[in-house]
Amino acid sequence: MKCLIEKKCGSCKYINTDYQKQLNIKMNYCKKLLNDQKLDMYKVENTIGMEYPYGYRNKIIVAFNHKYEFGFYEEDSHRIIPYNRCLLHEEVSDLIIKKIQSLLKRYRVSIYDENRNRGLLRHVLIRRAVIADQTMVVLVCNDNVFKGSKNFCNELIKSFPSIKTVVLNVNKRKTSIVLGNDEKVLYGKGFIVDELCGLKFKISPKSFYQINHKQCEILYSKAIDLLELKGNEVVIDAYCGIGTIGMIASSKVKEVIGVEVNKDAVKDAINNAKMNKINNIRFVNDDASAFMVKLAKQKMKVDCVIMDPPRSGSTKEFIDAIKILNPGKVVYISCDPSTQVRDIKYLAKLGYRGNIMYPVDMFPQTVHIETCVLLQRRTM
Ligand SMILES: C[S@@+](CC[C@H](N)C(=O)[O-])C[C@H]1O[C@@H](n2cnc3c(N)ncnc32)[C@H](O)[C@@H]1O
Repeated sequence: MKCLIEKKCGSCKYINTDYQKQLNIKMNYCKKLLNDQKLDMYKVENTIGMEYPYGYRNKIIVAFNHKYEFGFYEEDSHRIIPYNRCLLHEEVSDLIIKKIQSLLKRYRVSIYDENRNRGLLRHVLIRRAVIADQTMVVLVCNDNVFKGSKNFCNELIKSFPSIKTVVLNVNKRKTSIVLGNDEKVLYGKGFIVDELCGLKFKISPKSFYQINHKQCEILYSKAIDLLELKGNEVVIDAYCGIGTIGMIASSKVKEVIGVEVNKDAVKDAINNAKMNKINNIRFVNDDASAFMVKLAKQKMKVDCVIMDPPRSGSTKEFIDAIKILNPGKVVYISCDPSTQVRDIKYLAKLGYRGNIMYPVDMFPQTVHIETCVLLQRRTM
């Protein structure tokens, strides 16, 4: 498929590469990372790809320029590259953006100019709950007043009934971070509800939710299967986001404790557990490393750790605490295998070894890859 802005945008580095070849490149990349760290005892499985590797992104963020053109920032810059159709987006998301574009013009909404720190609209974020067909629109603005928002929302929803909520996110800071801290719900409840691996999950604007629904189900099922759970385990779901993996594993174990630093995500996680009537899970709003160190001091009995840190990976403190807690199994999920390999090298030093890495293509056409590894405690 042809993308008209591929060079300027720079996200889809492999858009002109045959998909099977992309999967092989990603597998070989993982092999190289492991070999470079002398972890060549690991076998890397074939990358699990998608049947249709387009239109998978359930979250999109676009910016507008003063001509009301919308697009992405050019690679390494803040220049907007206008686009009409992104091959990674669901078509409906781009259609909603077009409708927002026409409304912005008609309501004469001013566009934020970062050099002068003036103007209202900074970004538009769309999140889709693909199974439930629910859409959230987040208008990121430089003020907490959006004049005419009631009519604006009504017109938008009339054209796209899948929109269940519209949120005004207020970001007045001079920053390239998209979302600010304050929010005002303009329409609906301020969240959408998606289904993943048979459970329901409430998603609010700031909480982390995997962007590729199909591949996420494959990844989570793989991670949980690798643990071969018996039903009596105490499991830590570290870096748990809105509680997805831990809740999906909860029916197979005695107890799950999720830890997550983002307080909005933790609120969602607690509500998600209630919504799904899951009673053997609790969530803690804390830094994952600090929490693990506390558990280690309390000599808590932990059987398994599931860890899914951000791109920067985990920390030495976290891994040292694993050594003290002494769980039999650790499943490490990562969206950046280079930091994962760094961490599994350290885990190997402490007696946690694995032998297979599973790459799952969560981000077709791009260079990114999600990986999953089971590490088991070895007697030294
Ligand atoms: C890759 S996401 C995984 C979320 C979740 N496991 C999922 O699959 O939806 C990483 C999560 O780690 C959280 N996080 C980042 N740094 C953290 C820290 N130091 N302690 C705890 N959580 C952290 C982020 O807010 C994010 O929710």
